[in-house]
Amino acid sequence: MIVTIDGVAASGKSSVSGGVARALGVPFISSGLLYRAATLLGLEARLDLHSAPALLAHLHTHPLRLEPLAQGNRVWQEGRELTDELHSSRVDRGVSVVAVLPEVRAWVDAQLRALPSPFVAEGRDMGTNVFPHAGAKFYLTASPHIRAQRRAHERPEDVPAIEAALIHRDELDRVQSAPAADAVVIDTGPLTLNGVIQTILAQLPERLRSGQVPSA
Ligand SMILES: Nc1ncnc2c1ncn2[C@@H]1O[C@H](COP(=O)(O)OP(=O)(O)O)[C@@H](O)[C@H]1O
Ligand SMILES: Nc1ccn([C@H]2C[C@H](O)[C@@H](COP(=O)(O)OP(=O)(O)O)O2)c(=O)n1
Repeated sequence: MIVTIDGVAASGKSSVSGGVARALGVPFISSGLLYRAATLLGLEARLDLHSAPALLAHLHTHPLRLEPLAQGNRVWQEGRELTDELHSSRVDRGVSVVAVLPEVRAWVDAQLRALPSPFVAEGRDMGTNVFPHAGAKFYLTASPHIRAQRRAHERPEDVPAIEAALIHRDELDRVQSAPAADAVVIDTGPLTLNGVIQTILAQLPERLRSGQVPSA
């Protein structure tokens, strides 16, 4: 069984997915980390981030691996761990350019679909494109100001600068970020992190909540 949690930037997707996955006793998958890792490698190699052929050639010679641990996801490029470098402001700025490339999206999708279920998958298009047959789908939103206030704890910039960057990225990510028609949309603005997790758990089918998570 697969549960998808999509949503806009800094809406709480990865924190919420981690909490839901822990409650269910399954791993969670942060798909955005693969887009971030592709961006980091492109920046380091000084590639044109608009060039899918250049990025894909680099990704094939420097393969990435997503490790979906229960306590958080890690990304490896052979023996080097990239995880701590994936949330810098320069990767934030470049990642939407890379994520819009269809060839890069197909590369990420193939990696995600190869992972063994059950799991919780979070990102933008988990419920629409990658796992359209998921057993339960959620979509998280919150106002840009609230998201910027939350992210200000994790970035050096001030709230207005983060808010402006989030609004810009919302616009760039808009095409691949539409909620699935059958997703439950949750405004996380008025809720605590645990409040969002409990809202999702309460809406899961009983067989999932009781820990009987089937493998397909
Ligand atoms: N409902 C919430 N209330 C308060 N803070 C939250 C809530 N959800 C997430 N956060 C915090 O907001 C920040 C961004 O959350 P994160 O899970 O990284 O979002 P995303 O994966 O959507 O980018 C984190 O610091 C997280 O702890
Ligand atoms: N399934 C996904 C996941 C992320 N993306 C894109 C959209 C975002 O700009 C980047 C980074 O995603 P990530 O979820 O890590 O970013 P935020 O934490 O929401 O800021 O990748 C995507 O297009 N499709």
